[in-house]
Amino acid sequence: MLRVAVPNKGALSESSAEILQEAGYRRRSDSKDLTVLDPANGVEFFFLRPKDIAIYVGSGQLDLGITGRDLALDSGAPVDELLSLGFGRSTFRYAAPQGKDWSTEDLGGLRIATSYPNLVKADLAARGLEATVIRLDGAVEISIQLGVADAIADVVESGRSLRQNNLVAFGESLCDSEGVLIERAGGGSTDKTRKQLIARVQGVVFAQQYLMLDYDCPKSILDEAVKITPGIESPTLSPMADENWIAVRAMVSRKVHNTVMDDLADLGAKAILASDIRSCRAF
Ligand SMILES: Nc1ncnc2c1ncn2[C@@H]1O[C@H](COP(=O)(O)OP(=O)(O)OP(=O)(O)O)[C@@H](O)[C@H]1O
Ligand SMILES: O=P(O)(O)OC[C@H]1O[C@H](OP(=O)(O)OP(=O)(O)O)[C@H](O)[C@@H]1O
Ligand SMILES: [Mg+2]
Repeated sequence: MLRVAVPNKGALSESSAEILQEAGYRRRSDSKDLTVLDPANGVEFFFLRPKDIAIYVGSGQLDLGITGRDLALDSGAPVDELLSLGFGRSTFRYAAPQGKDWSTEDLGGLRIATSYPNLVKADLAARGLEATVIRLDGAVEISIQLGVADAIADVVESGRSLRQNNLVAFGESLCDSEGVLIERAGGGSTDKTRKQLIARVQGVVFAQQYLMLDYDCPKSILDEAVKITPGIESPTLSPMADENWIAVRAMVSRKVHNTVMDDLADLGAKAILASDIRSCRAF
């Protein structure tokens, strides 16, 4: 039985559960359940705090896990990333009170509050700076106001929490994070159930990043249209009743699909349709 760790709560839990469900795995019926057995797929899921997941996977107790890149790094556990999952994106930044042009050099000698002490200590060491790192569990943005720290290092997504607390981020991101599928470092077992889970999850993640585009194309502009929609391997071309036209089908990255549709319309394509893809094996 393959043993897989999944975030039980927090910013990563819902997206993790959705991807696994879309990949055909059993979902837990109660948010308090700590395990779910999926005998049909040969997998047992363990619902753990995202912060702890790399520790279980790194020790070899669990085979695979979903966690945040920043959490895995901070844990120091020996794990490798197998897949980036495209959700839970964040940066990790130093921040301090507004009203001064802060730079990382200013951190020397300060008290820095954070929930990711190892990530921060490693960064300070790499910069040759000595500072006091204060570990807090959350609500780190308020710690300066409450007098326990002079600066913070925290997860920044929209930047709203920083603004609300009159803080300004400075320096480069210490970690550009997202949800990741991890294994024990040097793992690489070829177990069939494991390979299947990785391929299925990759199929769902990939599908979420693409759309299927269908359009009717005058034959006279086909070469140009195909350049705009090259697909993954090559677009599918199907004959139409009117021999001056051809139907084209190709996968397109979601990020650019509106521009691609505009360009096709400008070129003279008609009936340009974009539809969701739920899963795929595209590689
Ligand atoms: N807006 C966000 N807030 C917190 N974490 C985020 C956010 N966006 C992405 N993440 C990522 O989610 C992971 C943190 O999840 P975690 O569940 O530990 O914290 P949380 O969602 O703040 O929950 P809690 O505060 O209950 O611990 C990290 O990998 C982090 O980069
Ligand atoms: O840049 P933003 O979009 O504001 O998101 C980042 C904030 O969200 C998270 O806090 P959360 O609400 O999870 O509370 P916590 O600090 O207690 O974990 C994180 O720790 C930051 O504080
Ligand atoms: Mg939090």
